[in-house]
Amino acid sequence: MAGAPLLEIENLRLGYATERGTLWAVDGVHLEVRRNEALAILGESGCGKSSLARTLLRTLPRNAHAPSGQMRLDGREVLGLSEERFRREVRWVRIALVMQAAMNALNPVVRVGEQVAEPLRVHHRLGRREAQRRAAAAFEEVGIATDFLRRYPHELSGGMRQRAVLAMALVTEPDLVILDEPTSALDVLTQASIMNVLKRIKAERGVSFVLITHDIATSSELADRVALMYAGQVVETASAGAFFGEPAHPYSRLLMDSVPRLHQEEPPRAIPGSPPSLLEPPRGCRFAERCPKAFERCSEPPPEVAYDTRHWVRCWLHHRSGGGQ
Ligand SMILES: Nc1ncnc2c1ncn2[C@@H]1O[C@H](COP(=O)(O)OP(=O)(O)OP(=O)(O)O)[C@@H](O)[C@H]1O
Repeated sequence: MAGAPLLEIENLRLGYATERGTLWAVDGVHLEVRRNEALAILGESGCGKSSLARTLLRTLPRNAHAPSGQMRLDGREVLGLSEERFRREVRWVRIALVMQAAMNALNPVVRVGEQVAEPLRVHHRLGRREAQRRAAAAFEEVGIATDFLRRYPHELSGGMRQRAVLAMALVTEPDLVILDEPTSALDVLTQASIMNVLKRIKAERGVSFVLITHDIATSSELADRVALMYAGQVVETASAGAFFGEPAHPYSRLLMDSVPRLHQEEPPRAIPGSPPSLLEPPRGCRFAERCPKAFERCSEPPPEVAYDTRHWVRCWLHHRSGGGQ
């Protein structure tokens, strides 16, 4: 069961300086993650999912502007913390990250055991022996035999490397783990076994997850809640049951129709058109141009409508003033 709010994000914005002006990759995002809750952030490539993850951990590229808005961890505002305090008190201590390509997250010339123990030595100032002992426990937790601690990354399979990166994220016992496309480079069976490890860890440890992915099927394995992004904004947030069963936003509905299903007679439908440029997004609804339900009002910025308990949708169709059909 999900508990008290752990992470609360309000009106978060992140822009990149480009030759053609500021590109707003995250543009007014509101989100909440409770304790022991897994939130999946879904969306097409380029909608801003990774930028959002990087903003939460402050691992931003040089051309990123300072993010604005609010980000509270256990009720405490952390967006304004100095880099030094953020590093000491938040990144890898309270919030950890599992990146997409495990090979890039591991140093090829250092034994994996040492790499998994390193966050403990750096952030918790543990001695070598105690750090190694906890690294071994983290290896066991993610399902890797401890004799692999002495191996180098290239001696591990892709699935094992991804588990090692997961062990590295969990070893400091963070409250929140951000998973950025954690299984997209893996085969389906390895994907499934890693999702099972995540589910078990969530149940046993009560840790919260933010799972960033474009893979709807994988996200439905772990997610308690879903936030769907489109062109830098969240267009719908709902429980996984409501989102996968009866999504409210026209984009969510089309996205669900585009997922191939077993025994389906009709072929899955693609969504015609493409997302707008984030350098000059339209003033009104960003999905309007591709939306079969668009009407006049959609040329104005849509409000975030409370559709149900903890279910919001950024769409004029659901506004009390009544939408067109
Ligand atoms: N350093 C950067 N400078 C300028 N623009 C960037 C930078 N990084 C990302 N972008 C742009 O920001 C937007 C969001 O990118 P982001 O990688 O966050 O999306 P995404 O949803 O994670 O996509 P993907 O699934 O392909 O990784 C895109 O238009 C991308 O081109």
